[in-house]
Amino acid sequence: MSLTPDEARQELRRLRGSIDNMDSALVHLLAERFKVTQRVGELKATAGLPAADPEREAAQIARLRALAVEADLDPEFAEKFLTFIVREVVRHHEQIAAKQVD
Ligand SMILES: O=C(O)C(=O)C[C@]1(C(=O)O)C=C[C@@H](O)C=C1
Repeated sequence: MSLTPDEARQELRRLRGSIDNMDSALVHLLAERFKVTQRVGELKATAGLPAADPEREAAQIARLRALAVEADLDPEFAEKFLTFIVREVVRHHEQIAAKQVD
């Protein structure tokens, strides 16, 4: 399929529109996830529970890797993405717990 430069620019604009919509959805989903984990952090700090739960993380990674394979997404990437988010959540949990001690 060969496109004229104008057609290629038009297609690029259309594809970038889809990317922008998906990036917006990702940001909104992440914001909602962090609102929920904020509540989890407060609950854990109040109950004296540890910030991180390695068993839960292992189960989440296994579940997301399987979902990624089904969805034709690289499972290594899915694991890295989840681990990146969870690391940030644990940092927030630790900050919440430290504030409660003050
Ligand atoms: O489920 C929990 O216990 C959480 O604190 C949430 C969460 C997550 O972001 O999914 C974060 C840290 C834990 O190690 C495991 C999972």
